[in-house]
Amino acid sequence: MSTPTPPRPNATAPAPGDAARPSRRALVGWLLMVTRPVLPPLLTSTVCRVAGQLLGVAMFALAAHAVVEAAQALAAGGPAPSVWPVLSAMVVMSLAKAALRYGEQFLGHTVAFSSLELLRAELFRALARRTPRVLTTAHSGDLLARSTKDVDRIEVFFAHTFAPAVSALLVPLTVVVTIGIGATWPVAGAAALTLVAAIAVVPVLGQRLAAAGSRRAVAARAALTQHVTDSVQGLAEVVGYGRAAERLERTRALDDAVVAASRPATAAGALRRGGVQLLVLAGPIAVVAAGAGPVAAGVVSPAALAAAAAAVLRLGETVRGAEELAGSLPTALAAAERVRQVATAPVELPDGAAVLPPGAIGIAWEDVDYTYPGASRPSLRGVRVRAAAEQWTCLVGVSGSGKTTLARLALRFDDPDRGRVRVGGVDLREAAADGLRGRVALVSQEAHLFRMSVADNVRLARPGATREQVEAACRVAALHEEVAAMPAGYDTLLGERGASVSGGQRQRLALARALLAEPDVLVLDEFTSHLDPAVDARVRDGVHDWAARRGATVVEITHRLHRIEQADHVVVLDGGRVVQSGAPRELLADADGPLARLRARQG
Ligand SMILES: Nc1ncnc2c1ncn2[C@@H]1O[C@H](COP(=O)(O)OP(=O)(O)OP(=O)(O)O)[C@@H](O)[C@H]1O
Repeated sequence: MSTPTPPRPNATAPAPGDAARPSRRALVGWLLMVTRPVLPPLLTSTVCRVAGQLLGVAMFALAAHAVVEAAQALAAGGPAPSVWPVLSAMVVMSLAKAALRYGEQFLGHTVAFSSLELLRAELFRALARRTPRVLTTAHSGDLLARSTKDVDRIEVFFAHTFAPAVSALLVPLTVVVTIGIGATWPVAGAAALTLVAAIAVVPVLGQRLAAAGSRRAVAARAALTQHVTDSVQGLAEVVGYGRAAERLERTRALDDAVVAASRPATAAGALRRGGVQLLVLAGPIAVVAAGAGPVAAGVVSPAALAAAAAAVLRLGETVRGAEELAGSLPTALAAAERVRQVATAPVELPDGAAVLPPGAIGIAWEDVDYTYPGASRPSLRGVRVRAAAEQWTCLVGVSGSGKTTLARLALRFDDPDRGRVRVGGVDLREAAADGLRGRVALVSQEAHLFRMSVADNVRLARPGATREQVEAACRVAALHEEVAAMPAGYDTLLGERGASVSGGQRQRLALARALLAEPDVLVLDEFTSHLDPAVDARVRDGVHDWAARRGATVVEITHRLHRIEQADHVVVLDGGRVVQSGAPRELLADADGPLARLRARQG
């Protein structure tokens, strides 16, 4: 009897790119939340920047004040005042400014790189929570772009946003108030007017345009990365089939798209820069114009006015910081938005708490329907299969009949649309993922080999395993002699993605890795397809003995039917449905039956 199951919640879940766009505030809040641990050094770096810039302004003002005072004394025919007090003050201030600058840069970059590390870790944790489901829906090039390029672009937010923004506010405010108190408020007012225009008005111009352009540019860059990753990974095919020119053409088109998307932001940036430059120079002129009357009235000394004008001129550095920030922030935020989409995407398959029972466990697929996300037709329809504990069950059928899909559901790479999958009697929707992974191991056709030694690649399944245990697993997989004959034996370094081993060796390494994990259920997907018949036989015998010793359950997907009688149970799939199942000899006894026909096709 079929049991009612809840509708699959993730079937129509929006892809990360479709999620509602977060507000700028939400984005900044998220960035600061993820990078909480680096906020104290960020604040210290900001304090250093503010203090350093104030010192810079003070030095400029002091120098201008001293020069005008000296000029006035000389013009009056008196002796020039001593330069030593001013010079000594300048030396001390310069040294302090240098130390502050060092502190700001050192802490700023420490913060920037630590925050990138934190963001990458956050992204990776999010992907880990969503694995294996995310691997069937996401594009590796896009994930690569998000976790490398996009995260790098956020560096600007930490290295060049917070401190410049705070100093753009505090430094001019301090200078204006000091001018007001030390000289006169009309002069302070004139300075304030140009500064507000340069810091708060001009940098905001074109921001909306720039933000939209930055989002398009970041997305276009990601598409470019995706295309280039694909081209590099498939270089042999691209060159072999003469598609290089075509791929290059597409690369060029994507490059053009990046340039076109970046254009509005670049144009807005250039206009802003021109405007800010103008205002930076207009500031001292406005100060002098506003101060002419008070100087004539004797309310303000010429030296004080010169100091105020110099101080406002020196604020150009601070002001330009705000303008640069306006230019770089949209890109950083657009990148942050893409990273956040992945990092905060809902976990499609929420983890359960149920623990699988100890000892031998079997798998039951109960009336399972399954359609891949985005696919128009179901890959499995009403499948009811039992892989009994401690038995060897073979899933056979023509290509595309649904064997791999069925096996992958046993590792919960997704939930069925209808029906349920039970491992050891526990519905996988309720099972704890960690417990499941520890008990069920998959030897897939695409097992990934890392750029590590042979031993470490096998040990991935059990990091604490001894060399003897690694060797024992390799012996079962009929691989030991070949590894021992490699240049550095088990310490031989494998090339990227296992480039230095043969297809058959890769399969057996993946098998040894799974065996080392000592699972209670071993799922083997075409695990001997690259092996010659003699090695195939050795590997099968090894795994049979291992499974019998351990009391393990084996589910094998295979096209090779010459030794099918060794299986305890065979399930024949066709078009996503079970068309025959039972003991192999019984099934083969029906000469017209699906299994017999499949075997006859193999000759
Ligand atoms: N990631 C996917 N997205 C969409 N459809 C998929 C995906 N993977 C498989 N399918 C489809 O599901 C169906 C069953 O595929 P599956 O890989 O389970 O077949 P199979 O019997 O294992 O085939 P083979 O023997 O060739 O490995 C096929 O029609 C296939 O096109």
